Amino acid sequence: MQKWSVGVRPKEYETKTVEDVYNTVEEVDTKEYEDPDYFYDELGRVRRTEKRISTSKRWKIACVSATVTLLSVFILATILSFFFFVSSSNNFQKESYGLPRPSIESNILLKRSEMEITPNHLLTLLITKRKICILEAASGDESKSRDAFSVDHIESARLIFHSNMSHAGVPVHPLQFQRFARSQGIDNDCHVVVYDRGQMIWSAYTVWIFKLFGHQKVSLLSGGYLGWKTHQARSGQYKTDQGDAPSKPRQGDFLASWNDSVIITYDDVLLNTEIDNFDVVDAQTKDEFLGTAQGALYGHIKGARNIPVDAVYDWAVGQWKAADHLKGLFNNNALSLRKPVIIYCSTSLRSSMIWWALTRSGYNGKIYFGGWPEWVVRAPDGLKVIGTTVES
Ligand SMILES: O=S(=O)([O-])[S-]
Repeated sequence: MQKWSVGVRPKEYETKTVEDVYNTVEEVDTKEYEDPDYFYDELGRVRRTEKRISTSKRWKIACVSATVTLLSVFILATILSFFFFVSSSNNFQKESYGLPRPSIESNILLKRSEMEITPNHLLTLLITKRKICILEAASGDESKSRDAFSVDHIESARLIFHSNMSHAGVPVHPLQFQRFARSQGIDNDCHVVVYDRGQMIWSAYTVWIFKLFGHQKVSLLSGGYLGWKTHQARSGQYKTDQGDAPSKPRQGDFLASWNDSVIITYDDVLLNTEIDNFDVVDAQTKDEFLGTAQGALYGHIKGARNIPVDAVYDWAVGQWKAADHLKGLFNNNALSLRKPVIIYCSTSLRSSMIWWALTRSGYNGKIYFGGWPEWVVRAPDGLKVIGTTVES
């Protein structure tokens, strides 16, 4: 590749024939057109223009640009992670009443342990004036519950009736629940603590309903009212109030949503009999499950495993069975932590206890609120096991 420089005679011309020269000139002209960066200097040597950058220089430039790009990406990632860290730690602080939490891992553990709080823990929250909404879950006998509540209840508690949450096992409309919760002064950021008078089904169901309607922070008081009274016998700090709760509390700001991670409908349960995405647990008694109980047409969903509530809660001592026991129980029933679990009974009361025990053990439980009463009338015959039907 050469360039013909007008007015300067290249040395090679002196030794070449006219024809050669003619050809060379042709070639030079072509090359000049093709590559204008080459030329002959005054001595006839082929030179390359300065403006063309050498290959090694190009490599250098490529390396420098790559380094600059990597450095920018690194700096950007550092800035983004800083903002992410700051916003997460703010959330932690909000959720822990302003007390910092040590790590994300412990946050997850805390979430699970927050499902149940001890009387001692509740007392510390009250003493330190945290935002707590204490609810006593009434039993099915509303007037008896009202009377008992008026005699004595945990300090600042309000009474919640089953009919405020559900009708014949079907949860009320979210807006209806929102209206009720607000009328009880419940805010989005209030820590809801629920207890009952020892039956556990009422309080477990209330916790499930609050989760269903999207409340972020709901705990069950371990030992319930009786546990609080036991502590009160030892220390006057565990206070109780008498009479009805004040009828007109300040309006709360609780915003209800629909958390479908804890509930499932008939259609999905029916579909599951084909696709088997969920394990199914029946929370009825053994007799009901087997269909040998008297008084109604009992039985179970084909393929369900039976875990009655007394397998997860000990009423004699007023406590949930130990974590290891629950783990073994669920393992023995072949429940996998990787598979969500459908739970059903009749009107979801017992289901809510099994749901609570499963959730606390790390399972993702969903209550089929239609339960056996719906299944027995709607499901295809081959999918229900009634009485003496032999399960294949
Ligand atoms: O809802 S229930 O089956 O426990 S009565």
